[in-house]
Amino acid sequence: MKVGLVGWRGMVGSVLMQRMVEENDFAHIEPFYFSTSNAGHTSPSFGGKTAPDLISAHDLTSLKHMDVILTCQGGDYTSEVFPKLRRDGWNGYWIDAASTLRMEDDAVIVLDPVNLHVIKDALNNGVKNFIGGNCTVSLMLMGIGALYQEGLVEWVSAMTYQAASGAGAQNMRELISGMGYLRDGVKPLLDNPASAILDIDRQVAELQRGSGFPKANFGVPLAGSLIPYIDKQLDNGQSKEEWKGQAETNKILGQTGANITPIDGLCVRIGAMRCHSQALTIKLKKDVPLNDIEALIRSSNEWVKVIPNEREASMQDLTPVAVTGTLSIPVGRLRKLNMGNDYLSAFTVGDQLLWGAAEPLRRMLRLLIEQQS
Ligand SMILES: NC(=O)C1=CN([C@@H]2O[C@H](COP(=O)(O)OP(=O)(O)OC[C@H]3O[C@@H](n4cnc5c(N)ncnc54)[C@H](OP(=O)(O)O)[C@@H]3O)[C@@H](O)[C@H]2O)C=CC1
Ligand SMILES: N[C@@H](CC(=O)OP(=O)(O)O)C(=O)O
Repeated sequence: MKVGLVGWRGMVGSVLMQRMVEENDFAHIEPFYFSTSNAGHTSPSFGGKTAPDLISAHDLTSLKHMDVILTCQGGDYTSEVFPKLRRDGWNGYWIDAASTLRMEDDAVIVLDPVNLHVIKDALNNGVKNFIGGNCTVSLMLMGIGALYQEGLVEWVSAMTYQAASGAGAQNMRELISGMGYLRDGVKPLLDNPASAILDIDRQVAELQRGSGFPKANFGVPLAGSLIPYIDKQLDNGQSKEEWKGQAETNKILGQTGANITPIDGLCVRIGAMRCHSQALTIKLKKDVPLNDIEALIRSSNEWVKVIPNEREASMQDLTPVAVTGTLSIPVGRLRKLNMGNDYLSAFTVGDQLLWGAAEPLRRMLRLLIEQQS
């Protein structure tokens, strides 16, 4: 199977390459590496597999030789190249991290631990476009997807705490630079145990509000603050990130029309590196015992972990620091709320570059490999 890899050296692409090496995926494919900037240079040899020199990612003739094109290059690339390939009659599989094609009728949003049946139906029906979901949506479904699938959910409110990585590599650097800028700016006071904390606090605020604070990418300081808006502004008052919650979740689950589950909330950027967290309020259709809910979640996939609703366990196991760089999806703070026994709270954390971006794409490629063999 000839697989064209586009965007392989970007942040999402690098995580994807690492996972493909770990899972020995390269043993099953013939890789071709494409580049928007370095065509003609030597290709990498992930998984010990050599490949021809880098091909221009705009070389349609070469792209059309691929059985599968897997791209993490971004939405602009997809918008430019994908329609041309299809117009020219290319009939291969397109696997994509970008949001561009997600809501198209001829595309499936892939998250196979949750919607393998939707993917398999689509493959049987000749669908060729398989798109990774929004990171927040995928991570929420990896955690509590079983509750939707059992028909227990009336609605969900998701309040998110999203990491800098969702905004890109430069934003991650900017977050750390901001942290260092603040620390350096108050170092003499910090080093002096006799200094007044309110003097430190005043200086920090001055630094954050001053013109020297590194904020070229986020536009406002993130270190020591937060940003209560992610993605574009929509006319209905939602941010685009908030809009994706309901739209993509229902599409992933294959729910349409009267079966759509209302999902809404506020999406907030915080100073975590690459793990998104979410506080969920779940309105159940009936009073389901907490033990049953925990058992359902626990058995829904091999990566989800139910964290006891206890202080120490929550502090140790339910944080970005605990989860970063792993495929683990802890779900905790599970309890019934004061509003009634059909109101459930949950808190979940996930690595937005793994299950939030690269891993569903890798697994889609693997499904295609299995289908061919
Ligand atoms: N960041 C995220 O959390 C998520 C991103 N996505 C999607 O994935 C797309 C790519 O995101 P992301 O990986 O963060 O983007 P990056 O900016 O890290 O990479 C995108 C491309 O930039 C080029 N590039 C230029 N300079 C460098 C450099 N110094 N190091 C690496 N690459 C460089 C590479 O293309 P080339 O080799 O051709 O020069 C690379 O493929 C997004 O646009 C989005 O559509 C989806 C889900 C989550
Ligand atoms: N919008 C997400 C990251 C992302 O790339 O989302 P999407 O794939 O839906 O564009 C965030 O900022 O955290």
